[in-house]
Amino acid sequence: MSGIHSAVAGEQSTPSSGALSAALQPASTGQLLRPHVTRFAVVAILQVIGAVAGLAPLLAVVELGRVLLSPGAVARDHVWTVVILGVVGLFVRLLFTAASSGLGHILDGKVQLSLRRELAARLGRVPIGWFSRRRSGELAKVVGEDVSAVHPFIAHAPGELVSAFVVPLVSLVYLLIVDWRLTLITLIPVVLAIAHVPLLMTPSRMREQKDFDSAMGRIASSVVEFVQGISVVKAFGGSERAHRKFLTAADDFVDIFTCWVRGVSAVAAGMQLALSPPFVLVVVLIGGTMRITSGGIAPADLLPFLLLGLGLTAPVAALGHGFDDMQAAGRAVGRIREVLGTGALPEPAHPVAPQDNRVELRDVRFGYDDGHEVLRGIDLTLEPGTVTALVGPSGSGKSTLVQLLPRFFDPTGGSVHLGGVDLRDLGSKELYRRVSFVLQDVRLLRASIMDNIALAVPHADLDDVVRAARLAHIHDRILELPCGYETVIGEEVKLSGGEAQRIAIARALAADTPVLVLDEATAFADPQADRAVRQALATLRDRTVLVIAHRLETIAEANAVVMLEDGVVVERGRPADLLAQDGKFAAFWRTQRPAAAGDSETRGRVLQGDQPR
Ligand SMILES: Nc1ncnc2c1ncn2[C@@H]1O[C@H](COP(=O)(O)OP(=O)(O)OP(=O)(O)O)[C@@H](O)[C@H]1O
Repeated sequence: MSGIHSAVAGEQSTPSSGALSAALQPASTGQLLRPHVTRFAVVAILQVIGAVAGLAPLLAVVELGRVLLSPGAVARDHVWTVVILGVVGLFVRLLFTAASSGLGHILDGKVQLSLRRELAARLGRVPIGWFSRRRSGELAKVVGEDVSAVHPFIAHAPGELVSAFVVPLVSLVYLLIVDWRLTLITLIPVVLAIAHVPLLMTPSRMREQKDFDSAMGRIASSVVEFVQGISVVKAFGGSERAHRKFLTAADDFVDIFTCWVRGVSAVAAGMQLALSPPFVLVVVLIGGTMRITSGGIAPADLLPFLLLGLGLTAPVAALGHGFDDMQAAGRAVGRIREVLGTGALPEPAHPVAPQDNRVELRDVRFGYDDGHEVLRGIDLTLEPGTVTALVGPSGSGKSTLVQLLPRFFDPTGGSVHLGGVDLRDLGSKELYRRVSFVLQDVRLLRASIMDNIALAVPHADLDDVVRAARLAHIHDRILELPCGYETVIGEEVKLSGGEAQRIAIARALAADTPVLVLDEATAFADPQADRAVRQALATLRDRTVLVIAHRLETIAEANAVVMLEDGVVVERGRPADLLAQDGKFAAFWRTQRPAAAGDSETRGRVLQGDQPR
């Protein structure tokens, strides 16, 4: 059996590495949308035809006005032709606009789906440490809200942009032919409205908009954090403090929102006024009256300006209304691009196959973002067929060290080798075929127990899964569940911490990798479960096992102990030898559980070299 074992580590143990964050260039908006270009073009062309056809009824009214108001007999055939052309134009507009809108929305669905797929694929490849730097609320916003915010960009922008340019252009040409002077006067409202746009894009306005967005993000993540930590917060009476954090975020938001509204509202009002039909009509009527009284145009020629003049401003107004949406969509695309541009774990171009399953850490150094080195020059060899217990005070770097083996991040100095090959030269498939891990924060999927255990080996049969479950001493408990191995975790059963841990161990055993990394989470395992788990691990005779050991029994049964202190190996050797030396490890051993009943017995056993293997 082989495959990826994916019990994942908790947030506190998910660091990041500068070496890994060699960011890819974020995809440009154009690159993101390139696969959909043909559909965009179809949507836009349909919209152009619809929009231009929409001018036909207006032009028909203008022509009818001219014909009917001019002295002399009315040419009936001409009038009917104009009416029919107007009506046909109306239908063409309806048909093409509906088709464009429908296709635009289908396209929107496709783009959103592909963006979410790309995001999911990227999130599956970024270093796990990257997640710890992002609050889950912010990430959820990108995958959920931000992708949805692209809607106006995809479904409306092509149509509205096209209408906003093509319709006024055709109208302008027509009006210029009728009277260029009155055309210029008719353009006054449009020019006034457009003159407001730069005011919305000043650096301070953009800054306010950014502040507004981050204030929204802070509210979202403080709510998520508050909800996620509610049990702890309530139990320890800190709800007021946690509440305060949310309230502070909300207060900040109100301040920023007020500032933003104050800046934007005057500009928006000015634009709305300039584009309002009464203002446009007043401008055209004043200009028209001047032109008629000066003998520049006939009274009937005022009609196209009154009708098309309103049409000139309508698309600009539509753009104005959509401006916020478009800006929001643009910012959302920016955040999506940032996630899509996150550096994935670099994969070797020519993966090298390891010779065996010996693990070597050579002068390994690692520091988190703050620059402080958590591991400083670690040299360590883990021989196949041995269990190495990693011990040391809290914060000494144990979790950081074990996470180097499944390559949650790369060392910032030195290298980690498996079978003589630097992990960076090993394909990730090969790595996870050889290394599985059970770390403190066990994560099980909302799926059947069978699927959870066979996660790394999708083609495993029930016998394989049962064998792993028996080894992890969880088989009997599974049989007691309502649907046995088919019971869905999280729906039909809530497992205890110890049970979940044993399922995770069964999963690692089913993955059957030659290298196993364990964080002995003792927080919830009861002594019986603990013994069962240790027995299961004792069966892994031919594996290379590295375990962060908290239990003295585990330490006693290990082939080698490595003691870390402040990111440095301070002692290493057989547990019996180290105890006999009476150095740092012996002192550490004594401080662990000095009064525990079984300790002297265990110590005695260890000192006699009575190891199980
Ligand atoms: N994601 C992280 N970002 C920044 N610093 C971290 C991160 N995770 C751990 N550290 C820091 O690295 C140091 C080593 O932490 P690590 O969790 O490796 O120690 P540990 O020996 O496993 O501790 P414990 O036994 O309490 O789990 C600590 O100072 C810790 O604050």
